[in-house]
Amino acid sequence: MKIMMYAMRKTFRAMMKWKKSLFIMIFFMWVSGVLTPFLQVLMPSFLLYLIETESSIIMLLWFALLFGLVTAFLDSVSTYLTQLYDPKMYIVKCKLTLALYDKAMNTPYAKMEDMGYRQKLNRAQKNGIESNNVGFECFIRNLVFLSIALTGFILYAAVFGSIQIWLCFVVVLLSVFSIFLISRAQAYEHQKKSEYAIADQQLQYYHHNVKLPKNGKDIRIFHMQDYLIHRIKKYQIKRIRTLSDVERKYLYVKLGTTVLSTIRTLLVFGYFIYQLMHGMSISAFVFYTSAATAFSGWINQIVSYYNETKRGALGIIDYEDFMNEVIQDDEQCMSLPQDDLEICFDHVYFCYPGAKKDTLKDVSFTVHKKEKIGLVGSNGAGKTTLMKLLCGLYTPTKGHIYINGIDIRYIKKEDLYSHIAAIFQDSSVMAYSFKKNVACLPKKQIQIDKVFACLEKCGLKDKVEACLQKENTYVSNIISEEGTMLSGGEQQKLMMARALYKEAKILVLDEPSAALDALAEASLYETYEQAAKECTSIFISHRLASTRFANRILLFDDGILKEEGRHEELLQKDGLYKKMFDAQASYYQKEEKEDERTY
Ligand SMILES: Nc1ncnc2c1ncn2[C@@H]1O[C@H](COP(=O)(O)OP(=O)(O)OP(=O)(O)O)[C@@H](O)[C@H]1O
Repeated sequence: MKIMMYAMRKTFRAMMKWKKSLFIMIFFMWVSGVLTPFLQVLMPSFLLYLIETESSIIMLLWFALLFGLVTAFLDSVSTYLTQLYDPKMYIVKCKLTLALYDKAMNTPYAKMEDMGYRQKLNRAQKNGIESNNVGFECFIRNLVFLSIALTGFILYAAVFGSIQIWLCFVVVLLSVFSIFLISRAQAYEHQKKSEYAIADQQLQYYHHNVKLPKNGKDIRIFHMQDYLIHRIKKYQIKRIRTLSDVERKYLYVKLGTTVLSTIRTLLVFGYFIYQLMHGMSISAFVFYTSAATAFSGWINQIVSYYNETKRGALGIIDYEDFMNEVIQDDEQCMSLPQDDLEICFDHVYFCYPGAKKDTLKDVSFTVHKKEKIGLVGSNGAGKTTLMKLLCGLYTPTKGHIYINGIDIRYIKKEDLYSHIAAIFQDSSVMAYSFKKNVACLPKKQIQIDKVFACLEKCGLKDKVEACLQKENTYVSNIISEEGTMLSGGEQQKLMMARALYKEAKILVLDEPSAALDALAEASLYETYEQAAKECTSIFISHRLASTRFANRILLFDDGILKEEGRHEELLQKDGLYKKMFDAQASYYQKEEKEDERTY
């Protein structure tokens, strides 16, 4: 009952907020839903009563016509309202979906990496709003039917009560027992849901990934088909097992409720046949037996609508569970000045949730206003992690990061994001137009000239202009058939154009040239140098030659800031930087010598 009341409160609140007219519709649907079947039960016995009392044929015809018209009117109203109701309820569902996505996209990034949290999100979507067969839509539709069935039940119970109170009592008792059985099965299903949520998540991953064209190459070349089919089968079997458990439970319940419903029918009919044999009039017999049939019908409906309403309610709980998840975040009340920015890492440690050791250890450095920093180091040294901390995507486990003296914990996230343009190794092109990929703004706010200026700086202008729909061309053929596909290097150029368009005060680039050809790489450095004049910037690269233009280089190894200085200074130190630089330089020198020999 508590679950039902909670779901009702949440659904009514959503309807109140987004579609008040649904209340009026639901009320009229309820009125016609109760009256129509009652009139259908009343009509034949009333006509029989008129015949028994020898009323005129004209009167009979008038009453038949009146019944017919009222029933037809109520029926049409109900059909009309149902048709109006569906799209309006769909609007409420759309709003709930937007609220869910809004919460998901504004959740701190670190939380999104938490598997438990993602499972909650999946359940909220799947059980709360995914279709009209689950969650809110399922709940409210079945609640209307349930309330019609309950009113019908009370109406007919009053009819029975007036004839035989014990019969009414026994029938009600049998029905309550049916509902109890069903609620047990539902509780079991809900408990099982958390078990198959894990299998569902795995399945979702495989379903999504086997279809992606970008995975298609590896799947074929490395013969991953068998392995993937095996994994899918494994989770399908897990899913089938839990489904079968739940279905078995429902089967037992169904058997139980069928037995109870048969006992109910036998009792009711037995009693009225007995009454007919002991002086009950035919019209009264017809009325009571029709009412009895309808009464059993109401009870069956109560049982099945209760079942569905509760299922919807449980879906709403999943949805609300996610929406009510309290995200512990620091109090963010500070804003950054519209000024040049200085970054300071102060004894920062960071450990990923569940990891055994710190990824970053006691990192301290300052990036002065408009300074260009080159960040280098071995794989897994923690460079990207460092950038994510700076962007506020993670919070240090120990220590502080300051921007212009303000601890970023206390800077409003939106404000912080608005001051940073960051391109990560896995930043991705979205399946919409060039201009939207660059500006990341609504259509009306996009400055086309600026988009083209950024594209030109990144060497993509010609490519865009050659496309049939120019800047409006989709950068993928997922949404638009006329969309264009970009190479890895072109995608990196587009990401760079996105960073430039933002004109942020902090520019962070994580391996932006990894996929570029030599000329494009040289041009990117030039573009970067120009852009970096106006901001504080950090450039991560494994190509040590690219860090020559940095004001200072920071070298990380195993989460520790090992070396710091200008290119020449670090070479003189004869440490890890020199070792790495020499390794790369010797490779190029070897290549040069080989070229000379061949020549
Ligand atoms: N989301 C994550 N959860 C747990 N551990 C992570 C996560 N991301 C990275 N790590 C771990 O943190 C370490 C540092 O990763 P990071 O990506 O910061 O290294 P990097 O210096 O940028 O490496 P590369 O040069 O290869 O890009 C790695 O050992 C990695 O396994």
